[in-house]
Amino acid sequence: MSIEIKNVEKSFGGFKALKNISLDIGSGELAALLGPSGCGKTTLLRIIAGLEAPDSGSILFHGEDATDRHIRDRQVGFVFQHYALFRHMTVFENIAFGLRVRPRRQRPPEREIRLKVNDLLKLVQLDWLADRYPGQLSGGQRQRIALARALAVEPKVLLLDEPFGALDAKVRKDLRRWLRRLHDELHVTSVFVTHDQEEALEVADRVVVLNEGRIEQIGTPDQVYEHPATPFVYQFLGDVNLFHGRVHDGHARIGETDPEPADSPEQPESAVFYVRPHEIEILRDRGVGTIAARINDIRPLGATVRIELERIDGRGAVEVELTRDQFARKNFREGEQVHLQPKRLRTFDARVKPADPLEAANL
Ligand SMILES: Nc1ncnc2c1ncn2[C@@H]1O[C@H](COP(=O)(O)OP(=O)(O)OP(=O)(O)O)[C@@H](O)[C@H]1O
Repeated sequence: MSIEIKNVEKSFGGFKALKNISLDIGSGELAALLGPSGCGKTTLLRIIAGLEAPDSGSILFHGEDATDRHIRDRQVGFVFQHYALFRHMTVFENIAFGLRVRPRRQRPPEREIRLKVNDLLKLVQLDWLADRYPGQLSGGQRQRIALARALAVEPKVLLLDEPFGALDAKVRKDLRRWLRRLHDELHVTSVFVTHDQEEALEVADRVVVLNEGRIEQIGTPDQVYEHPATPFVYQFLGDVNLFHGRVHDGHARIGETDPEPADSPEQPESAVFYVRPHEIEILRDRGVGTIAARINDIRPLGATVRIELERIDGRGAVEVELTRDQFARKNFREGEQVHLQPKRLRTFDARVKPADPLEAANL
């Protein structure tokens, strides 16, 4: 079932939580709503669910206006961060619950309920836990059972609000991969709320980046990461270094060794450039467009080494990330003076051509 969100607005008192949100989610798609705390993700999810009404705008399910449709009739399933399973019921009974409370005429016979619950337990790979109580499960197991319970009533749309938010990093990672595989099997249209960039990029078909109640960008994980539409998206999707440079004749210039051409009548204008830590090379020799800096701190982090430097011209700190191999070859030391060469600069400044991406070759 496809979902269309058209010009949705929502205020709480005088505060505008959602500002003119329009978004299409295709049938069978897994979309992530990604953004910082308070940007309106949960409010949008609750409006899709029918738990909250928009002040204006509409929600269409499969092309039909569902804005005024009761939550009961929207056929949505939920999994929340703290979605409490019923503590006094076994795992089996928790999953069966949604089917058992149906009005008698719509309720499947007991034999069918048993078959269905057993199938779902196998699907979430926890059939051996059927007789346990929620208190006897790990956090990750509980969330998988919550998902099985949501799927029992065959929802047309699955809404997940930070479902793995309360779990530790390793379990979280395992579960999001598991969710992706499950989605590939079931193809239920799903909307997944998260504030974790990595989670959104890994799980979703499309990522909707929200900020202060507005959509900043909608795109595949690759599009939003490689071609961020705004400085906010760029900064939210990873670590970033900001360099203040100049634009001259449509070309970017940063660094003290990159002078303006002497014969040009044009005055350079200042511009801001964005560079990811892994897009900077550390050189021992000065070159065109390099920036002198001193190594303050070297920190191995798993497969990479994070190096913090201070610019010699006093214009702030820079963070560089090298692979272990790159680091081992160069053997940098704390306190050493080096020269930084950005391999790729990004700018959102329209005066720079070509705008995106601006390769170091253009410097
Ligand atoms: N019922 C409410 N009454 C008043 N303000 C609300 C209500 N619900 C949400 N808000 C406000 O609307 C804004 C968006 O809230 P929302 O819960 O949608 O954000 P979020 O992006 O999901 O944040 P988080 O990641 O912290 O859960 C916040 O500033 C919040 O305080």
